[in-house]
Amino acid sequence: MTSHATPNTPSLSPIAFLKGHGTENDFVIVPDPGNEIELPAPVVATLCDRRAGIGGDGLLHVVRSAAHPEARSLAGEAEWFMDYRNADGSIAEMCGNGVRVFAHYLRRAGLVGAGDLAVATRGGVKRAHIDKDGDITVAMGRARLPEDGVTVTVGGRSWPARNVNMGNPHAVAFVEDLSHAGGLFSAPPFTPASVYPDGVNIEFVVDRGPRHVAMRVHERGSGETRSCGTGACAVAVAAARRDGADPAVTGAPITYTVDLPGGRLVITEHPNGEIEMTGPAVIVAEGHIDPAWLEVSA
Ligand SMILES: N[C@@H](CCC[C@H](N)C(=O)O)C(=O)O
Repeated sequence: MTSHATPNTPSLSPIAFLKGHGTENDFVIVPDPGNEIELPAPVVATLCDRRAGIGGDGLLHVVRSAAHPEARSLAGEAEWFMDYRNADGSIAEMCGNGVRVFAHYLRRAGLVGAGDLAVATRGGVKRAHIDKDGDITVAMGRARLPEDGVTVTVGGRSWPARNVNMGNPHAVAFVEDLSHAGGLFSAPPFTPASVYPDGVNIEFVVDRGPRHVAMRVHERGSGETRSCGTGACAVAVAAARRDGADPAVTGAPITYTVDLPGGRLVITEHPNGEIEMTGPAVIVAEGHIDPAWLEVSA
């Protein structure tokens, strides 16, 4: 097993990585088909550090499902497992922008054939379709809408926030102006804390037009990011319910355009509850991590 942490090992080999983003939600990508690279939280945080490391909102560890204990049972459905980590090294169930970038990487690297592809995640198997224009549509599954919401407070203003679970937890607050979210340098406080015992991603949303919203997000484990795919899905569902629209009732799909600081995502909810997210995925660089640097830094 390759371990950066083995002390005084002169023969540590460089670790291959790529850098990519989806609507500027950026990731360090670490291909590791056999699950041989140890990635404890301090190592992930060091790699994601924007000044001392490569920099990223998160890390996509690319592992064959059969080689990872958390994904082995999904290997028959999806050959590859997106072992996603937040920038602070914490583990999250899902990352919507990450799935698009992951799918783009797999296709670019020739690790999957033509046609739609499946990606195993901690939030289940997600199916991705690469459009002719390069955009990627991901079947994100269904939203859960627990009854218990929270109140989010920033700079003396408070808003009720809707609880939406996209595999990972979200609190969606409709605000008058996105600037009211403030600097988002730290996680906005919310009450009651018991609603999200494992933390939460908080979205601030304004209307831009009919079925068109804009949002900012503070992500659990990463801080303010320029986009969040699961967050955009949560926002679209919360906006639809606020607007009195439910595809399960009307029998017709509903589409929301969601503008984020880093770009645009299009979210469609179908009558069976299935949510599709469409947006771009980009690989910007590839290289090797210096194992000697990682060993002293992490
Ligand atoms: N940016 C992601 C979400 C990443 C996980 C999130 N920070 C969490 O802890 O749940 C996305 O595009 O969905």
